[in-house]
Amino acid sequence: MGFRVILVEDSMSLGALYTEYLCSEGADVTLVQFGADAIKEIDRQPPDLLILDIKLPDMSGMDILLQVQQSHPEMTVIMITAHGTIDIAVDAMRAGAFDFLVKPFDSKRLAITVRNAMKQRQLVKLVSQYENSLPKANYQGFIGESLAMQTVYKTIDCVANSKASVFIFGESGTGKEVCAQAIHNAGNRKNNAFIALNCASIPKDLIESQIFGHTKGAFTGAVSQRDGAATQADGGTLFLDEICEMDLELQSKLLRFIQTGVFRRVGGTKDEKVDVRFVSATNKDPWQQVQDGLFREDLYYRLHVIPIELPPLNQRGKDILLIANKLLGQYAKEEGKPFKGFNYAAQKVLSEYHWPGNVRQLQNVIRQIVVLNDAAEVDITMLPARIVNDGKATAAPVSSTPQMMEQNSLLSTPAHDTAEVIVHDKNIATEQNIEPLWKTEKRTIESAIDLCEGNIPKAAAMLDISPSTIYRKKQSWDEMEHALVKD
Ligand SMILES: Nc1ncnc2c1ncn2[C@@H]1O[C@H](COP(=O)(O)OP(=O)(O)OP(=O)(O)O)[C@@H](O)[C@H]1O
Repeated sequence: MGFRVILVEDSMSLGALYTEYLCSEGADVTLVQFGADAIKEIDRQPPDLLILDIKLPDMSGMDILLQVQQSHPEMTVIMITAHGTIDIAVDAMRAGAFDFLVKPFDSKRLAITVRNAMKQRQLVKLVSQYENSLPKANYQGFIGESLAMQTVYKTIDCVANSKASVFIFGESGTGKEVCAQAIHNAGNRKNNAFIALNCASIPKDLIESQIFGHTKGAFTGAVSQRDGAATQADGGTLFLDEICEMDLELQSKLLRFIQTGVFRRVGGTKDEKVDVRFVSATNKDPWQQVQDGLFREDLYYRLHVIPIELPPLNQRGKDILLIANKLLGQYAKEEGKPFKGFNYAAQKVLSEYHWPGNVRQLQNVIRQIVVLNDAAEVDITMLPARIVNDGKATAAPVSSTPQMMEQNSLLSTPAHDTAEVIVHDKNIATEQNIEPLWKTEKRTIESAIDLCEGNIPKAAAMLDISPSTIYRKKQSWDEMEHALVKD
């Protein structure tokens, strides 16, 4: 089979001789005499094999090797050296060259070295093809080897280098942000910025300036000009999380920006242009949002070019234990605990639970187990009661000590299961004590924030919800309380 060789040799006569040897091995040879020409030729069309004299008129072969290692790490390189420079050739091999030839050499010596190099290259290709066809247990921040996740990894690989907009959807805690970051990291924009913006957690009147930036004096408090996410993400990726929460008026400005790459700062008078790749995500049904008039249809089509659906954790089979084991190891190390794994009963409970908060909830449960216990193996008594009882609100916690019972009720009752909050509320003695559900929920969330000393992300993690849910709820409580005062 033919293969392409770039031969870099400053002596014309030796170059012609080696070219003849290589051609008889079936190579298609390009001969160059200068290092600068070699670099141009490599960039124009990378060869299968680079044969490089160490001493060149304009630069050292070693410098070319180091450059090539950076720009084309997969390229096979053979160095040519004279007797006096064998030490450099050995250094070159340390730096990644495949082999070296000492001048003078004959056609047989060259043939053996070249054949070995090409064989090794074929083997490397085969191994990487084989690796790519195997299910991956880890991929760009994801843990999981289920078929559903393999499909996600393949889609990310396919779309990473494209500029097409990606729309990620899936329940809360399924890894939408991990997915957006993976798309960025796997593609050719990875050396530029990845900017994530949560459209639900930023107050309505601030979001436009967060995206587009503002000029000095654009509004009260705008003491100087400020870049927004659009400018920061130039050349990179802009991730718009919870996109369905965006105000309709701003959606039309975003649509123009996505179509043209052009935007205007708040308070600005001139247009600016950037090169941004858009990735958006929602845990709602975006098409339903369109039908309910909350999400612009034209924006939906602009963003929804490549959809990626993240499956709920309970549909990922063995991934639950795979992730649980990885997290157990990681948290045990962080907390200085001896945990090595889960016993059979604990594995069964974890595998059969429905995980409404998905991976985020699994993280919280494992963290809780590691912090509150000290053993080599996790057993069923260490699991939160609601997981063991599969979320049945009336069941008593498995943990026997009063301290554990308290921890279980505080840490493992997610606020989105509000019905459960009511059932446990011992203050409801009479009908007069019954209050609107949102007030009970507000109390639970606020006491969690207090217990976490005002740290909202920590409180959210303990409550099995995302911080943005807390911000959103805070905004809606304000509106409800405002409405109550008015009434
Ligand atoms: N497959 C996975 N393997 C390991 N960790 C994961 C995986 N999926 C998600 N995570 C982790 O779970 C947590 C939640 O993930 P992420 O924030 O990406 O979810 P999300 O779907 O964006 O949630 P939300 O809709 O609430 O914003 C993060 O800490 C993330 O690192």
